[in-house]
Amino acid sequence: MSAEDTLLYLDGVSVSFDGFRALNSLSLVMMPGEMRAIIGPNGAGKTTMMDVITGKTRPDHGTILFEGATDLTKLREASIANLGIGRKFQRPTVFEPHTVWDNLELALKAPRGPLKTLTYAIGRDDKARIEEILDVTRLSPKRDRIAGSLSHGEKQWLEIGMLLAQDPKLLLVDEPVAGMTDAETEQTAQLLCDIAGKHSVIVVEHDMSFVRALGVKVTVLAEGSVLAEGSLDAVSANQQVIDVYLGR
Ligand SMILES: Nc1ncnc2c1ncn2[C@@H]1O[C@H](COP(=O)(O)OP(=O)(O)OP(=O)(O)O)[C@@H](O)[C@H]1O
Repeated sequence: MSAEDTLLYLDGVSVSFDGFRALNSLSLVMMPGEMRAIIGPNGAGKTTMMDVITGKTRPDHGTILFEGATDLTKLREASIANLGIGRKFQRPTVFEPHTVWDNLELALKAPRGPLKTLTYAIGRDDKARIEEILDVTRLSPKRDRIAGSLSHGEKQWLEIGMLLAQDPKLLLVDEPVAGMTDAETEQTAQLLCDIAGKHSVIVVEHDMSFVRALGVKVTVLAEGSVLAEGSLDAVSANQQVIDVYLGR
């Protein structure tokens, strides 16, 4: 497949750590606006894949193109964040002593990448944007709450909101529902479905009921490469997938 028109294009990407191949000729293509779920057993290379996309780890071999043209393997982490690739790690990292609103306001004005400053003035457009993000993250009723007092699930949503404030073209989300209640898990699936389309999303997750609720194409990684790809029903019926992952 050609890289033209793709948002993200990985071809033959390999990474070794002390001779161990964490990624083994991995190829994966995402279209603009697409949401993709990545599943696979522990050690399959899911985190390493996120690391090579965001520039945290440099691949030994292979091609990684953003928007069909920008070679991510040549860029540093900060430059990749600036292109519009946001990453949410498993543990929420919000500014606990500040309110929900202030966290979003800070994220809106900060340069893409790590948040550094609290000093700026806010305009009417910014306020409307924060309202919009509060709405999509279901946090409108909690806008004046101190972030540290939110539930675990609400903190995850706030952090997703902070990433949205930076208007990423691609959002990488690592195990968002770990530690969430069933109700929060369901709402998180809905939230991600709401933001997909405008933003492309890659979600790594082990929770199959959550992946089912997303209703998107699934890529199964095993031993550093793609084992299967398709609907959850299709990959769940694949004997190799059952053997290495689902049937355990
Ligand atoms: N910096 C590193 N140094 C050495 N080995 C590493 C490093 N990072 C990852 N690995 C190894 O590479 C393999 C792939 O790890 P990775 O974390 O990408 O898997 P994963 O699919 O994210 O697993 P999990 O579901 O447990 O998070 C593992 O065997 C891991 O031990």
